[in-house]
Amino acid sequence: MEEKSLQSLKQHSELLAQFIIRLSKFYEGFSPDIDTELQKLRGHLSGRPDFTLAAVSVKKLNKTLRLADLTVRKYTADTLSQLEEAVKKLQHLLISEPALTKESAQILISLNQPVQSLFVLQSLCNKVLQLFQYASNVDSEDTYAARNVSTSTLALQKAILDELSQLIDTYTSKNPEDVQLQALRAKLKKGMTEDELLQSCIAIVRMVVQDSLSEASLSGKVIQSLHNALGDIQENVSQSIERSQSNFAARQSSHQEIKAKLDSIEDQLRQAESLEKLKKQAQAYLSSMASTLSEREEAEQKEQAELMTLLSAMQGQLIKLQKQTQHYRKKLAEQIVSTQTDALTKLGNRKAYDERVEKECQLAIDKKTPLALAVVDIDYFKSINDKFGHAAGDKTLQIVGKHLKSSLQTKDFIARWGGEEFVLLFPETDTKELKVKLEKIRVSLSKLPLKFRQEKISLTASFGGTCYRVGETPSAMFERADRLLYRAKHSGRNCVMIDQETI
Ligand SMILES: Nc1nc2c(ncn2[C@@H]2O[C@H](COP(=O)(O)OP(=O)(O)OP(=O)(O)O)[C@@H](O)[C@H]2O)c(=O)[nH]1
Repeated sequence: MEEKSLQSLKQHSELLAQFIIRLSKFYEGFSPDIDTELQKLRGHLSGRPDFTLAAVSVKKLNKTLRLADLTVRKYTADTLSQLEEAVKKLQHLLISEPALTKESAQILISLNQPVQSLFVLQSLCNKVLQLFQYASNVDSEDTYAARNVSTSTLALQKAILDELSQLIDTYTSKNPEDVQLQALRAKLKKGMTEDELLQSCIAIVRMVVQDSLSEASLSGKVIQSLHNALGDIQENVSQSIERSQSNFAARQSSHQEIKAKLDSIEDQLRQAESLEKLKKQAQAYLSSMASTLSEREEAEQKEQAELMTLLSAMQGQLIKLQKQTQHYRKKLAEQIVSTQTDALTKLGNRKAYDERVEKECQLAIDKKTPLALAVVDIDYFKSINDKFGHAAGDKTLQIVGKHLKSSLQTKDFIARWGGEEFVLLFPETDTKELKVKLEKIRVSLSKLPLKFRQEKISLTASFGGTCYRVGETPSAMFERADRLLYRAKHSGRNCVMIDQETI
């Protein structure tokens, strides 16, 4: 071989050796077997390269790398499926976060694409990590949604919070100045930990018990005063009976007196010796009878006056009693209305719904007519609170409540179920008619001209509707409608989902 080409071969070999050393350093750390062999290979190639030993190392590395390739592929596939599973679980917790739900859907699409290199896998891992980070922030904003709690626990907590919020509203409308209630309200708006939620529940239960005790004492007072008034009347009546008994006795004795005098006149007439004597005696008897009669008349007048006084006293007591019972009846009626009214929207509350639905189901059975129920939930309501404040959220609830009520017929019924959810009852309505009615309401609601801080808001709601099935409980019917509402939410919101089965 010529000197020149020998020189060039040597240069190429050295270049190749350098390249292999750098490449092997790059892959160092992949696996202990490969690391050892790469170290050996670097030894064979540095200084004065020994290509024969290097070739042996390369052969061994070839075999190990082939196996490693399979391991990497399996590792990549496993990692991808673990990531996919984790993102899917996370999606359940992010239902209320549209932006994060969208983000997680995109990550799921990427996870299902072929992965060309470990760098792609790493970038996917980073994205998933980021999503978890966002989700944990959402978590800490919603303090009551404690970490690692299941969706059903969250739903339960939400239901408790809604119920608590309604109770607080009811009591606030009765006692607007109550400091404890104001503090509870503020806490509720801010969000609560599980412990705070429990403490608030206890505070409210205490309030309810106190309230019912004071109600009981009020009822006690009214009953006591009714009892006293009845006692007075009873005494007056027995006094009057006693008096009329003694008057009767007096009258009888005065009658006997008159009768005795008449008998005596009769005797005198029979035994009369002279007319003059008879005349005198008759005059004496007649004047005595006249005085007896006038005494009697006087006594009777007195008796009559006493009776009149007694009767008018009794009448006064009866009027007082009537007024008291009327006041009590009015108070009771007010209490019934206030315990069944939602303080914010002035619509019926859950208690009112519970009573009404029982009645409507019974009517549907008796009259063999269909009864439809719909659950309505405002879409992305949280974003109104977040963007414009809780007061704007409250106003929205009032407007929506009013609009829904005005869309109903007098035979229909509406209640605020809690939060941003309303429940509607449509007697004598089947699923087909229900669909038409709800679609009409949905469209009109989406056209409501809402404006906050000069910004026009487009508001929509999702609907779940079903009809009563004979034999089922009202809550089974409600749960079916609620599941349909859930489906409406997951189908993109602003739509009506109806159960096709009818009565
Ligand atoms: N202003 C106000 N907000 C309330 C009231 N009751 C419940 N909320 C809020 O309503 C929001 C309901 O939010 P989500 O259940 O996440 O539902 P959403 O934002 O409407 O979203 P989707 O129902 O999924 O379309 C929560 O932020 C509650 O704090 C209330 O009486 N007044």
